[in-house]
Order: sequence, then structure tokens, then C-alpha cells
Amino acid sequence: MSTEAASATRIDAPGPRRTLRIGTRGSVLATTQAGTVRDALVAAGHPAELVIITTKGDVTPGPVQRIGVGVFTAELREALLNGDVDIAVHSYKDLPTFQDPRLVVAAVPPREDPRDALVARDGLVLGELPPGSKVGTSAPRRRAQLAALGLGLGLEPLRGNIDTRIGKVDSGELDAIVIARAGLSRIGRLDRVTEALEPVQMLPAPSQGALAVECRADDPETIALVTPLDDTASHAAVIAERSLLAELEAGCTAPVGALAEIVSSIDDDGRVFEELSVRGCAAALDGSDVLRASAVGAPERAEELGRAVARELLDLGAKGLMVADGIVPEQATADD
Ligand SMILES: NCc1[nH]cc(CCC(=O)O)c1CC(=O)O
Repeated sequence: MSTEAASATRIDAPGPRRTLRIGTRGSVLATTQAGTVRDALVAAGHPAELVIITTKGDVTPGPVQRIGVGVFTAELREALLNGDVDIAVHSYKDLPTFQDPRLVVAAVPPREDPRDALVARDGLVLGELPPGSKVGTSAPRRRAQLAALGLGLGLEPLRGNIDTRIGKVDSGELDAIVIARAGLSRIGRLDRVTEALEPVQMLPAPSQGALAVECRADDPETIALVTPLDDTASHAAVIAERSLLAELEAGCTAPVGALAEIVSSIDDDGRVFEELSVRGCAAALDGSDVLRASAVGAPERAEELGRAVARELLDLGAKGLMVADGIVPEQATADD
């Protein structure tokens, strides 16, 4: 077979094999996450490579609340819209709730355990930390819920990548930190978790532990390649949690927690069926008050369930609680 014939065969084949370009931030966590998407695409026979993109959140020090909306995601979305990459992989909770109509989240891969994790000195759990212990976390949601526990902990600001954060416990600068368990899991550091915080004490950030695999809305070819990576249960949970957040008109720096989970129920005839349980909370920043609400229903009604829980929180006075604390929803962004 001549070279010409070989190349003619390739051109005639359905869907010529271009290498898919996957945009990601450059941190170990981000490249590990995006690497799982690349590996899944390659395993399915679609060549793919990572393209590192630096975001404002990577280069700007200081509290993320002050830097602006979408600090970890705006440049990735720009690269996607410009056609510099075909796919962007984000930590879902870093995405603003506003969805650009030119982009679609084509897949939510199976979610990691969404809980927050305590990484404390000497293997301590939360209840063993003496009053006055220095606990690092910048997310208002975590600060508020920790304060509400009434343990007398000293809450300290915390930013930087996961290793930097853990380093503050190792050096003795802090007694403990609270970070997403999913981040530790993805980079193989679960051994450092001294307690996974139960959602009754600490509801995670909406969509924590989930990835968003985003494509251009006008690129059906890439969307079709990415769709098989979607996990229906994870996707439904994230839709519920984010519609809750959107209905509250709050961003990821608001003291709002949400967790949706598929649970098994039994009907009158003894048949097992699946439902989506949605829990949400809105807290005063100082932890003086935490409002809670929940709903259960068919997973197909994820968006509606999330909104219903949000409306119940609003009826209970969530807006006043958050606005009184100086949280301006329009400025809210992700540092959770
Ligand atoms: N912007 C911070 C951020 N974005 C995603 C994660 C962890 C992984 C996840 O929740 O999916 C983290 C770190 C943290 O909250 O401790």
C-alpha cells in the first residue's frame, strides 16, 4: 500500500483523529484532575493532551474574595472560546453559577467524596482541639460553620496550594486546617486527613469534589467524545447544589453549604427506588446563626429540588443573614 493510499484512508475515515487539547490550571491538583479526563479519552481511542493555562487566581496573592469572579476559571474559558483548547477541566465549585451560553458542561465524571477534611497536628479530631487552637481556613462557609460549633477555635486565614496549606500544620504555625477531602484524595494525600467532617456539622461547598468538563456549545463533535465520561448521579447532585446556590444569588464565597446525594428508598410495594436528597445551609459569617433546609425527590427534578431548598432558606431569612455580613452576591467568587 502506497503512502498516498494510506493518507487517503485516514481522510476518508469518519472523524479524522485530531489531538484534543485539554485546558487546565498548572497546579498538581488541577493537572491530576485534568489528567484523569485525558486518560479516559485516550483509553477510549481519542488522542488528547493537556495545555497549561495560568489564571489570575494562580498569580494573585491575597483573599480570593477580593480578586474577583471566576479567578480560577475565566482564562480557561477564554482559551476555550478562542479555540486555543477544545476542552476545559475545572474544579466545579470554582465555576461561577452564571453559565455562558456559548459553553456547555458536557460531562461531570464520578464525584469524589465531597466532605471537608480536618488535617490536624498529632492526629487530633475536631472535638479534641483545645479552645484557642489555630485552625486555618479562608472560606467564609467553613469559618461560619466552624464558629457555629462553639468550640472556641481561633480561625486563621489560609491560602496557597495544598502542600503549602499542609505545611502550616507541619511547621506548627497552625494546629489544623480544613480543606476539601477531594483535593487530598486526588493528589494521594488522604493519609494526612485526621477527620472527615460529617455534613451535619459541616455542609460542603456546592459541587465540591466534582469536576466540570466544559466544551464549546457549537462543537458537537467534541461534546460527543466527552459525554461518555458523564456520571448521571454526580451530575444530578451538582445540578441540585448549584441551582440552590444560584437561587440564593450567592457565589462560592458566600457562607452557603449544600449537599445532594442519591439515596435508596422503598415504596409501599417494597420496591427499592432512588431519590435525590438535598440539604442546604446558609450561615451568618460569625457562626451566630445557621439556617438549614432539605428536600427529597426524583433525581430528574434536581434543579427544582435545589431551588426549593434555597427558597426555604430565603423564607427563613437567608438573605438578611448574608447581606448583614457584607456579602455582596455580585462580588462573590470561588475560594472555597
Ligand atoms: N479553590 C479552591 C479549591 N477548588 C477545588 C478544591 C478542591 C477539590 C474540589 O473541591 O473539587 C479546592 C481546594 C479546597 O477547597 O480545599
